Amino acid sequence: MLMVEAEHLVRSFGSTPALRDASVAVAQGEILAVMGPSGSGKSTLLHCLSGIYTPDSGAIRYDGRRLDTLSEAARTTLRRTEFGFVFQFGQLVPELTVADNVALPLLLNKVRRHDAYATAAAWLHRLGLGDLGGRRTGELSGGQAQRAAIARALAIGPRVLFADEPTGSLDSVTGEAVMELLVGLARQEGVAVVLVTHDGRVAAHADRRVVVRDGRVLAASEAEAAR
Ligand SMILES: Nc1ncnc2c1ncn2[C@@H]1O[C@H](COP(=O)(O)OP(=O)(O)OP(=O)(O)O)[C@@H](O)[C@H]1O
Repeated sequence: MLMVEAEHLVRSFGSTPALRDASVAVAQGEILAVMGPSGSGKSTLLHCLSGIYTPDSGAIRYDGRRLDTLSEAARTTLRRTEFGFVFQFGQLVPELTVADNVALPLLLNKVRRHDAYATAAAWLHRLGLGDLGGRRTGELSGGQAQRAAIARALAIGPRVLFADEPTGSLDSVTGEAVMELLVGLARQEGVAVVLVTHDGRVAAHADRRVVVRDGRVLAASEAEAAR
């Protein structure tokens, strides 16, 4: 079953075209790697698929329903309840503890405090951070912070996880460990994952690879043949 499907997306910033005719889909439980050169439109595509940006034209469907025509408020609710996000620099709130950070999206979703912290603790335990819930996030290593960011993204039980260079700030050994963890969790939870990366070793973890070039999406094999 397709979780997110984009057809013929066009999106410009002023006179700069970022997406020219981009079509891509990710199925339930599938890990899709999105590769491509700098400035080719990967982040814009990710932002469109996750409802942060609306395209100038084209259509995006989430779970069979149009996403791009929803109101901003409805898209925000959808992002909060159905989508998880992991970025290059975990983007944890530094003033808060690790447990606070993981519980935060649940609290925003009106989960009761006790339950939110119990869920956060369970995820931290699952990611090997069970002892670190009381720490400030600034005290974590890069790999620990990324695992905490993954815990936070998955704590709400998302159906789609959007990851933009999730290992970009990590050394290769730590990055590999974080990827294995992320992929394992995606498999266990049946989450669809859209993973933007420059790194072929990271993309090797995916089920399918596409390349964004000049605002269009090619299958990795097509991109190779066009070289
Ligand atoms: N908010 C914005 N305002 C203006 N131009 C933008 C904006 N976001 C993206 N662009 C432009 O759109 C094009 C595609 O950018 P995008 O960030 O999607 O590429 P990318 O493949 O993610 O690049 P990178 O790998 O460097 O992150 C680029 O020319 C970029 O300069």
